[in-house]
Amino acid sequence: MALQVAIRRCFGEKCVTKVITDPDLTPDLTIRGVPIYRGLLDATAQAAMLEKLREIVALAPLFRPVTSRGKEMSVRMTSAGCCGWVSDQRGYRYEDRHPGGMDWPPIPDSVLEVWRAVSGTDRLPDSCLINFYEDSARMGMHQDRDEVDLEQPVVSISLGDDALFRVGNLTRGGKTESVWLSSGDVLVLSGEARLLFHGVDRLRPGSSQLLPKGGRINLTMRVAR
Ligand SMILES: O=C(O)CCC(=O)C(=O)O
Ligand SMILES: [Fe+2]
Repeated sequence: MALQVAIRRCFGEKCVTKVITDPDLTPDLTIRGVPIYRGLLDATAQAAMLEKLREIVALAPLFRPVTSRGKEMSVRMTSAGCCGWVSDQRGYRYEDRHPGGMDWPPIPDSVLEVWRAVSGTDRLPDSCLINFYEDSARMGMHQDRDEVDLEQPVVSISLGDDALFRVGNLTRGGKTESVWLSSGDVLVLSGEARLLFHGVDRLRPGSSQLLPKGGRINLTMRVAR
């Protein structure tokens, strides 16, 4: 990835950046309007990012959210940024603090760099959700719509084992298309595709050596507020 030059300025909760996007960066494939950049992070960049994520998890441990119906999700998660996504019996929302009461750690620069390269917006994300999938974890079809400004994109980074990512429609049901996401792949939900239903059907355990005990990490950056 070419070096991005960005000037970050924060006005209260809102962060903006001057973006100089790499003109050579083109997606390897697009499904249903979702561009996918294969291997945008090479093995070295993935390992470096993983180290940063370990620091975050040490400060703000992974927790297992429950849905508003009281069902435990199969992924464990935490967040970085000014606010983090949580789910419990009171529903889905962004919170200023981890359920344990601690601040969310800042979003690492290496993660923001990916946003700058592919997001196409001059805003910076204020939240980065970190999902950890064990071998049998999955994520049901859903829309990402808890953010205030749904015109702002969602940028997703995959690390670790391959995952079968399914993309549907703007309403639940109908035809879907699936793609295997591998470690280092990046995708963007923006524009017409911002509110497409999507989910993760299953992992391919043992497909990556990045995480010593296996599993998958997905990072999703968003402008939440
Ligand atoms: O794990 C993934 O690839 C998708 C995660 C996701 O859709 C979400 O966190 O909203
Ligand atoms: Fe999502």
